[in-house]
Amino acid sequence: MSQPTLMRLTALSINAAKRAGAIIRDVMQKGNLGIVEKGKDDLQTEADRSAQRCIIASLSLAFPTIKIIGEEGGSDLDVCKDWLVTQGDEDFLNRTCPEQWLDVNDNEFVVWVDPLDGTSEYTQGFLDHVTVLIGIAVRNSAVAGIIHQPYFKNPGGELGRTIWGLKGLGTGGFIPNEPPKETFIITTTRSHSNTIVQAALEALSPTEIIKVGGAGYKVLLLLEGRAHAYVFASPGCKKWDTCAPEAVLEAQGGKLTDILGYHYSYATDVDYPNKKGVIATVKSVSHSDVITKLKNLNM
Ligand SMILES: Nc1ncnc2c1ncn2[C@@H]1O[C@H](COP(=O)(O)O)[C@@H](O)[C@H]1OP(=O)(O)O
Ligand SMILES: [Mg+2]
Ligand SMILES: [Mg+2]
Ligand SMILES: [Mg+2]
Repeated sequence: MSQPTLMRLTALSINAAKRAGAIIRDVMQKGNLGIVEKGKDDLQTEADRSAQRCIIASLSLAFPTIKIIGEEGGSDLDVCKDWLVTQGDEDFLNRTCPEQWLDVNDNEFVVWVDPLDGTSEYTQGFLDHVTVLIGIAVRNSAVAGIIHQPYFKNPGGELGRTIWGLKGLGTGGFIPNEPPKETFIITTTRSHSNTIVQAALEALSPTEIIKVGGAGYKVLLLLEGRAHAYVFASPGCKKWDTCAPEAVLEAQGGKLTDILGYHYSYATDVDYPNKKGVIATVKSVSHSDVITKLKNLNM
């Protein structure tokens, strides 16, 4: 019997994210980034545009009635055959769908696509920070996510790895780890800081601060036990930045909310900006303790 929609959608998204990662490497290798300034501290490159076309064309062809929202707006879906991904990841398709996702209707899904997270870092050569994010929401909640890291160096020298998470099933594509107990390491923005972002960090008295780009990469640091919390007390991130990271982190027992401790809604009709910032913690850290320490912050 064929797998339920969520399993097929996640499996195809895994392969679409990998293909998008290859496009991102190709654009960089050719050297013409085609940078457009969308707004203040907000760039778009040919890699963002092409990766989005690949992902949205592939997912729309296989799931024509599912709502897909991409960071780079409406895309031309008439892509070359080479960019059209039609097969889902076999390993994922061999897994068992958690019972709660067996009967989701197509109109209850929203797919949030960030074709290239960490654009600013991509243009500056911090290539480790770059990820492709595909988040799958059911009704208003982030349920499945893919974080593909196109420049991750595998032991054999091959580039790229693909991390997935599905609530009720778990995670795959990496080795999960817990951060050390005796320290409190925070990861935060390297390119969008301001006085309130700084004040939030000070309120939490971290033993170390790791400044890196991208929401996907910061959550990766949490998943691999290299940081305890991701703290960004500022607007700027949008739903496509957090949907996939939230699903993967929470599938591993962590939590991602706004600075008041509320989950964002990923429903089809929401505003895109995450107006109340982003706070994410690993399983071993009390999320509510972190939220309490930030309650006097005037964001
Ligand atoms: N002020 C902003 N304007 C546009 N995008 C932002 C802004 N702040 C954050 N983002 C998005 O959130 C991601 C995480 O933020 P940061 O790296 O500052 O922690 C960024 O890589 C960027 O995603 P993207 O690169 O996909 O446009
Ligand atoms: Mg962007
Ligand atoms: Mg982004
Ligand atoms: Mg982006």
